Amino acid sequence: MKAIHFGAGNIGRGFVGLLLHEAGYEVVFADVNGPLIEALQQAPSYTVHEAGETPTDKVVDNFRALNSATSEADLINEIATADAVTTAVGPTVLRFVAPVIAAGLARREAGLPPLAVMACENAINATDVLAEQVWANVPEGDRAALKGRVAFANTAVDRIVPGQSKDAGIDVTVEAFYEWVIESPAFGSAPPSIPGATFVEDLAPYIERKLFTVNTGHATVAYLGTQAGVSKLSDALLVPSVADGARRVLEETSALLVAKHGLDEATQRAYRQKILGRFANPSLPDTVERVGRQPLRKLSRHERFIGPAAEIAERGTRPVALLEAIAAALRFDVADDEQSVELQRMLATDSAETIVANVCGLEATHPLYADVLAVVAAATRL
Ligand SMILES: NC(=O)c1ccc[n+]([C@@H]2O[C@H](COP(=O)([O-])OP(=O)(O)OC[C@H]3O[C@@H](n4cnc5c(N)ncnc54)[C@H](O)[C@@H]3O)[C@@H](O)[C@H]2O)c1
Ligand SMILES: O=P(O)(O)OC[C@@H](O)[C@@H](O)[C@H](O)[C@H](O)CO
Repeated sequence: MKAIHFGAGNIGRGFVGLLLHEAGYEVVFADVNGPLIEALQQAPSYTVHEAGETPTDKVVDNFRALNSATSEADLINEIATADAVTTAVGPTVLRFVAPVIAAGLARREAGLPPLAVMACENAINATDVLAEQVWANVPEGDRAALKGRVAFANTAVDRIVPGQSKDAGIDVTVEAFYEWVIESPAFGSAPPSIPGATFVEDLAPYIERKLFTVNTGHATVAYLGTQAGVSKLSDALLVPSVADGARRVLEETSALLVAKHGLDEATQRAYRQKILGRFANPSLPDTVERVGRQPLRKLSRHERFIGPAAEIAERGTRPVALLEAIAAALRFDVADDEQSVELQRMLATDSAETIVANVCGLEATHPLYADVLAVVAAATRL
C-alpha cells in the first residue's frame, strides 16, 4: 500500500505519517520546504518521541520524500498509483495541493480501487473543501469519468504536536494521546486499512466536539496566556485567571455540544478535563505563539470561537467566556505571525463594523453581532 502525504511538518511526521506507517503503508511525503525534503530523502528513518509520564519512541521508516514545488510530474505519477492521499498543510493551503491531486486522478488507471483522499486539518469538513477544489481543477467533461476513481472522506485528527527544536532534525516530539476519526460512507464496503483510526458514519459530532473543545480551549489558553505574559503553553494554565477562563469557555461550548449532538454530559465533562490535563503537560515544549497562530483564521465564522458562540447566541444564550476569549484573541500581537500583524493593522485602521464583517463573517442581523461588535470596538485604535 502507498500513501502520498502532503505536509511533512509537525502533524504530518508526528501523527499522520506515523499512523500510516504503522498501518503498513509506504509513505511518500510531499512538501514545499526544500531543506526538510532533502533531510527526509537522506534519512532511512526518523523517530517520534512520545513525551509524558512514560516516554516512548517510535521509529518510522519505509518512506520517501518529494519536493512538491519542483517535482510535480513525479508527484502526479505517485498519486496516480497510490492507495491514499492525506494532507496536513493547513486549511488555507488546500487549494494549492488540489491541482496536483486532480492531475494524479486524471492519470489513474480505471481498474484501480478508488483513491482515498483525507484532509487532516483543523477545520470542519476540510476534505469537502479539498474535493471542491480538486473538481474545480478537472475539466467539466472529464468529471463523470473520474468520479469513480476517488473517495473523499472528512476526518478529525487530534494529537498535540508542538513546534520542534532546531536540533531535533526530522525527529518529532509529540504527546502520547492521539485520535483520528474518519467518516466511512464514502468508502462503501472497502474503507482503508488504518488500525490506528476510528471509522464513523457521521463525522459532524466528532469534528465539532474536537474543534470546539480541544481547539477552542487551546486557543483560549494561548490568547489569555499571551495577555498574562506567558510563552510556554503549559505554564499558562498555572495562571489562575487563564485556567479559569479556559474552564468557563469549555463549559459554554460543552453545553452547546451536549444540547446539539446529544452527547452525554458526564462524558463530555471528563473529556474536557482530560483535555485541560493534556494542555498542562509540562513535557511538551508548546508555545502560546504556535497555538494562537493565524488569529484571522481562528476568528473566522465557522472556526473555534465565532462558530460555537454564534450557535449559543442563536439558541438564546449569551456566550460570556467566549466573548472574553475573543477579546484576548484580538490582542494577539506576534511580529512573525503574518495574520497577527494584519489583524493589528486592521484594528488600527478599519472600523469595528468592517472587521466584524470581514474577519468574523457575522451579519448585523445575527444575535451575536452586537456583542462581537462591542468587543471589536473596544480593541480598535481608531
Ligand atoms: N500540530 C498539531 O498539534 C496539530 C494537530 C492536529 C491538526 N493539526 C493541523 O494540521 C495542519 C498542519 O499543522 P502542523 O502543526 O503540522 O503545521 P506545520 O507548519 O508544522 O506543517 C505544515 C507543513 O505543510 C507544508 N506546506 C505548506 N504549503 C505546502 C504546499 N503547498 N504543499 C505541500 N506542503 C506544504 C509546510 O512546509 C509544512 O512543512 C493544520 O491544519 C493544523 O491545524 C495540527
Ligand atoms: O493547528 P491550529 O492552528 O488550528 O491550532 C493550534 C493548536 O490548537 C492545534 O494544532 C492543536 O495542537 C491540535 O489541534 C491538537 O489536536
